[in-house]
Amino acid sequence: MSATSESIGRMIRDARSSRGWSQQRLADELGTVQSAVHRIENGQQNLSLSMIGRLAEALEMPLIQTVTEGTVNFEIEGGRKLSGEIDVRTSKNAAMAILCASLLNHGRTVLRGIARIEEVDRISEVLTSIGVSLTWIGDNDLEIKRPAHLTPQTIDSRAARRTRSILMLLGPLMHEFDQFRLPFSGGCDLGARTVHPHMSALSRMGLTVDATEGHYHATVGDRSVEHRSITLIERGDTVTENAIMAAARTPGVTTLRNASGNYMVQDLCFYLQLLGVQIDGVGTTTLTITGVDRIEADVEYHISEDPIEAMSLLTAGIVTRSEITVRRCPIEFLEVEFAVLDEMGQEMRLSEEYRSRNGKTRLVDVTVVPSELRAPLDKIHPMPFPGLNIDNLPFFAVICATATGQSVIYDWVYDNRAIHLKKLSEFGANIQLMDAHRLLIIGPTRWRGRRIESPPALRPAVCLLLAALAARGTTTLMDVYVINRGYEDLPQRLNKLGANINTFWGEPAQA
Ligand SMILES: CC(=O)N[C@H]1[C@@H](OP(=O)(O)OP(=O)(O)OC[C@H]2O[C@@H](n3ccc(=O)[nH]c3=O)[C@H](O)[C@@H]2O)O[C@H](CO)[C@@H](O)[C@@H]1O
Ligand SMILES: C=C(OP(=O)(O)O)C(=O)O
Repeated sequence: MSATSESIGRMIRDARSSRGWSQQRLADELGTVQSAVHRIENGQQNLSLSMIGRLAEALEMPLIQTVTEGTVNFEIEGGRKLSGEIDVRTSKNAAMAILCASLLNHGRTVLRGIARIEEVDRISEVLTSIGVSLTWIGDNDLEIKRPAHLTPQTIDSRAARRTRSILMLLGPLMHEFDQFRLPFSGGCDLGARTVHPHMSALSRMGLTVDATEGHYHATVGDRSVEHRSITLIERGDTVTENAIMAAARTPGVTTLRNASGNYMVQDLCFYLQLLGVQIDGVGTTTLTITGVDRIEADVEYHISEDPIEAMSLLTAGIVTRSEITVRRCPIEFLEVEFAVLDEMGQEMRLSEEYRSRNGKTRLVDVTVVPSELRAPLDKIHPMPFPGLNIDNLPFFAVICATATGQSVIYDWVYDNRAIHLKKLSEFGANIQLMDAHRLLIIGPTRWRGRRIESPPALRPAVCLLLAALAARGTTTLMDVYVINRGYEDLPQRLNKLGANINTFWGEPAQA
């Protein structure tokens, strides 16, 4: 059996009408807004796992769960030119950090422009399970109110284990409990992902963590040191964020060295500054944070645009040799990527800069123009900010396969990500795995569509989707939860540029 988002949309509309409910009434039952119901009924919005559950309950319609059993998949009719303009949405990674940081605030936080993605649903499930009240007050606006006492003992372990970000509850929770435990973290399967740098940094602020039997067991000791200087053992993003959250409510001044200045860290700092925490050095590798004893502020914060989504959308234009404009690209976090593209012969036009709604992040609109791409002379490798972003490296595998000549992609960071990218060869790319970290790519590629399983890693899975857009014929990309984890309504938005991507559950109709 197979169900598409359109056929499910019709089922929902019929079930709602037969109850005599308006779209607004159903929206109220679902805890969402009327425009979302309108889009769901027209098959124009991704149905997240939690939304499917809420629809089944609100409409007393177990059938919807039956037809959406199994995996959610994409069918892509490739080889189409794209055209037009598309806006970059806000980032998964900043949303994750700020949602965790909202626990530091005993007042009301409204996060504006937050992406409706599976990852946000997972951390929302976690926060709700420990007592936090989360209410969608607009399509993409979330109101967060925490209770006086959080209950980590009632945590939704299933949701927690599906996200890397659970780690970022260590920093906020250490201010409230002498002892607590959290389930082990999940996220993309990129090989072993260390948590030791988190433990090392937090131990300097009095937290000891013992990782046994599927849980991090945290014990809080002496936090009374007046001034502390902590050098992170690696410049990771979530470790920097955890240390900032720990420092934000630890009395005294904390200096963090070897801190990440990456986009999600900057967003977190802007939010904490709004809460009244003094943080100096935002965007640099040295942060000075003056802790405050209690935070109780009613604030609204606009999350900023996602440089990784920007790069994904630009890659869609580049590999399909189309002219498209990707609006609202956070330029500070794309400069090295653009320099490499320029070296490869990619023509791009950039608008004047303007500010994101947070008043801080610099944005530009970027138009990519069909260009004759050549392989770069040297290997392409990522670096912590301000280098080429670690999460943008995978897109260069698809771009290099489109270019003429021999390229080397060197992912020193993750053990498995290059291995997942090897899957591009199933679309006709000439890609050899030189070792677990290096890909040799010989282009150009005549991409051809096929049926393929998504790898368990977000960016490599999106790379397959992008190759499918460029490929002749039809691609069936099975099990795209991993894509929906980080991108909001990606098929619907790419379809507005002229792509042809259908979402379906179960087996493809023609299989
Ligand atoms: C929720 C979230 O925000 N996730 C992002 C975050 O994960 P996160 O910060 O959790 O990244 P991980 O700790 O998993 O990975 C970073 C890896 O980079 C390596 N490393 C990094 C810096 C350094 O100075 N030395 C070093 O060795 C380490 O192997 C480390 O394991 O940052 C990663 C790297 O940008 C991104 O892929 C993830 O999307
Ligand atoms: C690796 C990623 O995410 P996470 O840290 O959530 O697994 C990613 O966003 O590409």
